[in-house]
Amino acid sequence: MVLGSLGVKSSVLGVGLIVYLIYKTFEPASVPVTLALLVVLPGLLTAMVQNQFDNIFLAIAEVYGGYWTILVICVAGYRVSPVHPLATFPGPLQCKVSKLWVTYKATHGNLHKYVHELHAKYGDVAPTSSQYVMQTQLNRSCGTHRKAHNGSVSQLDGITDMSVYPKRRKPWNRGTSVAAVKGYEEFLVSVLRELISALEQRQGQAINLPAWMVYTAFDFMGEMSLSRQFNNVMAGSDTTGFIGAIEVGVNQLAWISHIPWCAPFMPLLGKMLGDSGSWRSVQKIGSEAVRARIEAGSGRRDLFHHLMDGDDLEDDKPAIETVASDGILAIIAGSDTAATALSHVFYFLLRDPKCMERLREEVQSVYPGATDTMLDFAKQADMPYLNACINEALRLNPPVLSGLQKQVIKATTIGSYFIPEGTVASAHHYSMHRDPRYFYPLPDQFWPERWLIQDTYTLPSGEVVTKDQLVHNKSVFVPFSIGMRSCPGKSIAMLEMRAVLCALVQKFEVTAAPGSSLEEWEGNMRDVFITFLGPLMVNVKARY
Ligand code: HEM
Repeated sequence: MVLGSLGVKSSVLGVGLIVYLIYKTFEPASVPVTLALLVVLPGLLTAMVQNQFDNIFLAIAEVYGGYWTILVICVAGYRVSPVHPLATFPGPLQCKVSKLWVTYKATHGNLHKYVHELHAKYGDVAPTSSQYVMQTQLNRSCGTHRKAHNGSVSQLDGITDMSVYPKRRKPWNRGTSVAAVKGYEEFLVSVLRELISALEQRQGQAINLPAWMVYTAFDFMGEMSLSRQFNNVMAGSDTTGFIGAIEVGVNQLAWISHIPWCAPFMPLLGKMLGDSGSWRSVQKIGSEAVRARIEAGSGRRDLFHHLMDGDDLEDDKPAIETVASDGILAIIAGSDTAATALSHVFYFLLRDPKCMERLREEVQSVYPGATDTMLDFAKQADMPYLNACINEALRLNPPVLSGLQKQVIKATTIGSYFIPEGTVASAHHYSMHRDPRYFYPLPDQFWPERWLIQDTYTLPSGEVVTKDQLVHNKSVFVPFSIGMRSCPGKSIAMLEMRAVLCALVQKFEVTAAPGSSLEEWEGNMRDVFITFLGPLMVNVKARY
């Protein structure tokens, strides 16, 4: 008997090619279709040709091996071929062939550094796969475009259908309006008072600053969005497990954001990554908070109140499931991000005591002595150095380091590159913010002065530069992204960051704990969809 006769080989080749064309044209991603095309079909083929083999195992090996090899060769061959629409783009071969390489980088937390290197090597348009990561230009045109599918269809950030999106975004715009945000200040005050009291009790101990920023941000988001008291600050721990579950679950988002078709396989993927149900826990804790909020009624003007149209402004009420999932989204999207930014501001201030001192002087000038910083938050928006410190930290280490992906709806060009419709692209915030063409001098250094409006600037070295020598391109500063899909929580986050900084800088001397290595901390930051930070141990001492 001839092992793997010509007939068998051509059948496997023919079916493999047809299935490749199906994948290329329709991109099926559902579990049943994937199983049918990748497992059942070669199984049927094996059954048909098995009488040509000595035994069934040889038939399986030959048919399945041949079938999958053909698919891989077709996919990879097309991607590196000159007929691929993005063939003229320069870039590493492994990136052109598959998204697995960039996914590997993302899941290991190195994506921001890797893409930064790609930009240094290839320029503004740096491919990381059939997706392109680029700097300024696309970001502007990208703002209104659809997002690539991130696997969550029910929450605002997962909506790709732009005929649905504006309607879903409207309640968010209402809930983040100036008037609505003013109403959230009382929630912030109660969390901040708890934070001050908790830190007073921990004087003399080394505390992990990023953890405390996370407790603060979660407590505020819980109160602000769902009137839910997590009490993390009071307990000094992750009371519900919500924080931990989100941080574990984000690893899966790092996969899905680069390989969206693996979304239906999330439960399996989670198990492979050693995650036994973090998103289930997030949903469970979130749903429980939503249920409690619904039972309590809409007495409080929290974000949920606005999302569910508690003021009866719309004829068409939003579905409660939609409001529930967006309420949970606010906690997820708004907590880690703000906590990361705050940790970075403190980190830079700890590294540069002169900046810390200058900030304290400004706080003292606005709130003399022990004047309560929480009585009037409006003043904080007009404190130039405070805002400069926040912006400078957001510039150097934006919490969403690599930006989120968008899909080009209408073909466009960037420089000499043609970007076809449907290309997935993202603006790399980390690289853009450190580009000397946009921020100069000291693009990689924390220098808040660049945000102040002055005629001359004194650099840390003592050198003086005039405002004409300074390059400060604010249009490239996009930590919250820009356009229709930009972060709706920006004003809430800014309110929170200013308030936490003012309160802590006024009240405490914050110093690096003995033995804590400031130099290593920033290098250990990991870009896994959101930023993961290592411990930053500090001592706090009340100033009065
Ligand atoms: C320093 C803090 C924050 C940063 C740096 C940040 C950054 C971002 C970025 C870069 C995006 C992606 C926008 C895009 O797709 O282009 C985003 C989306 C989003 N953020 Fe924020 N964010 C912060 C705080 C918050 C807060 C406090 C909330 C909630 C109150 C929030 C809610 C959201 C939501 C719901 C989205 C999805 C918007 C959409 O897809 O339409 N964020 N954020």
